[in-house]
Amino acid sequence: MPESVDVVVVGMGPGGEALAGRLAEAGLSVVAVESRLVGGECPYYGCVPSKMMIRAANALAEARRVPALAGDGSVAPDFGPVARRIRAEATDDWNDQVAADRFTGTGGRLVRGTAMLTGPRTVRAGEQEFTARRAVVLNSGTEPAVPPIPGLAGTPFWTNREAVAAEEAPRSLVVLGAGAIGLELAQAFARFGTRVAVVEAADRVLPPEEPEAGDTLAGVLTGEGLALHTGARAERVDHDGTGFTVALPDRELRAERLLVATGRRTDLAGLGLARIGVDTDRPFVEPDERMRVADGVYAIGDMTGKGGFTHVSMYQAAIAARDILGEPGPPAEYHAVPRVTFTDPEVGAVGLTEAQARDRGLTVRTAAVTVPTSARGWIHGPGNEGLIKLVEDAERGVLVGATAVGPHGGEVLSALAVAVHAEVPTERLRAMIYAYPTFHRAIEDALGRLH
Ligand SMILES: Cc1cc2nc3c(=O)[nH]c(=O)nc-3n(C[C@H](O)[C@H](O)[C@H](O)COP(=O)(O)OP(=O)(O)OC[C@H]3O[C@@H](n4cnc5c(N)ncnc54)[C@H](O)[C@@H]3O)c2cc1C
Ligand SMILES: NC(=O)c1ccc[n+]([C@@H]2O[C@H](COP(=O)([O-])OP(=O)(O)OC[C@H]3O[C@@H](n4cnc5c(N)ncnc54)[C@H](O)[C@@H]3O)[C@@H](O)[C@H]2O)c1
Repeated sequence: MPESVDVVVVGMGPGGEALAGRLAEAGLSVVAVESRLVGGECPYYGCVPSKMMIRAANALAEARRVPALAGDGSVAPDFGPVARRIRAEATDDWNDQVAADRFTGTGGRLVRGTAMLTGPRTVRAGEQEFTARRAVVLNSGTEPAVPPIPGLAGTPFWTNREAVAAEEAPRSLVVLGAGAIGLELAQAFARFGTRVAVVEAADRVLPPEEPEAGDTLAGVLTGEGLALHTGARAERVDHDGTGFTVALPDRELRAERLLVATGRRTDLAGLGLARIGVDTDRPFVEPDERMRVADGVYAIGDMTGKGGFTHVSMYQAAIAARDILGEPGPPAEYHAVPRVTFTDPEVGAVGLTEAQARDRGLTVRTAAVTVPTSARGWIHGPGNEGLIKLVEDAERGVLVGATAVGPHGGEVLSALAVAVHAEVPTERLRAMIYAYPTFHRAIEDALGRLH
């Protein structure tokens, strides 16, 4: 006989953890099932450890700019402090006891194991079965997707999980995939002295973002010594006990390590979603604007395909929690999803790219300016590569998308995210005062070119 509780949460990614704690604090009986670590990918294998690596790698890059700006600076990279910080500060050596205690401290109950739906509101985890009176919330996230390249399976390749656990920077590294994971980690390791080659199937790096962003980044990465092979797919992978050989159509790459960063996959069938009528051949579930996928079943986070970011998971968690508690609040909207790839320069973007806006049939007007030609970019000197690109719906006179590449590109993005989110007329944006000499002041230059 299943045990009856108010809410069952399957997967404790960032959104699931926040929602489960909130509902338990509100007095509901909450069971959360987690198969790995409470907190999910972000704190243990994703955002946090990767950004610690990047912080350290950027410090090295900035030190290397000293000779051009401020005299002598010699740099001797050591990955040890990064590895120690990731263990001691970020992941507690991949131990989630603090997070688990934080959740149980709210009154929630944590069940370790793999859960699946056995009925409309029934979830089984090992020997235990629960029926949810109010809601089942799915937050099972994604796993690294490993392409079926001949020879790859069975080799000791890295995914992001092994890469962030590295104790030293490898001598050489081939990265498959030039998305956010591949590029962030490729540049970070390269700055620690690793010889890095990146293989990307699409014809440019960071393919979902504006071509100008990928081109700018490619220029910087190539300048730092990374070898970029775009429009290329690995045909075969071999490991001989000491290193990898990756065969491309026109050459072979050799490296001590291989990082597979070719995207993520969900496992909707494994979750038993067919039992509630969800098409499990699709890559993602499709919740409504309150995050409901069926009566009493909610889905949040990466598995919804609305943006594989912690902030989207948290945003959706807040909406689902409100709905379960019967509280009023705005529905989910996705016209202004911000995202930042934390390379140097950072690539911040919000809303639609120019191509996406045109595909939607909008009357598009765009403008772009480069950061080095802005006042602050020119003052900044070395490390100033970047651009601002605006995408306007010319009929409505509002921005529907924008990109900020450059030093602190993710912070510059904030002004553009407000503009796209609140649909501030571009005329009104042009009438604003932009502090001199900031990086965000280049937005004013771009607005000037829009009209
Ligand atoms: C290297 C890397 C860097 C990243 N950097 C950033 C960044 O800078 N900024 C950003 O916003 N995002 C970043 N992300 C993305 C971010 O990690 C995810 O968007 C975020 O973790 C939210 O995912 P989620 O809540 O959907 O699920 P996840 O974090 O994947 O959590 C899902 C949880 O569900 C558990 N689970 C799965 N199936 C079951 C089951 N059947 N039963 C029980 N438990 C189950 C899993 O063990 C996992 O703990 C990064 C990701 C990676 C890999
Ligand atoms: N800063 C951030 O917010 C951040 C950082 C890292 C990851 N993430 C999230 O994590 C998720 C996964 O990131 P990702 O970079 O793995 O996925 P991705 O889908 O963004 O990029 C994967 C890349 O691999 C390429 N590719 C696929 N198969 C290939 C093959 N066989 N050979 C060569 N290239 C191939 C694709 O064309 C694509 O460019 C994304 O949702 C992303 O949003 C976010």
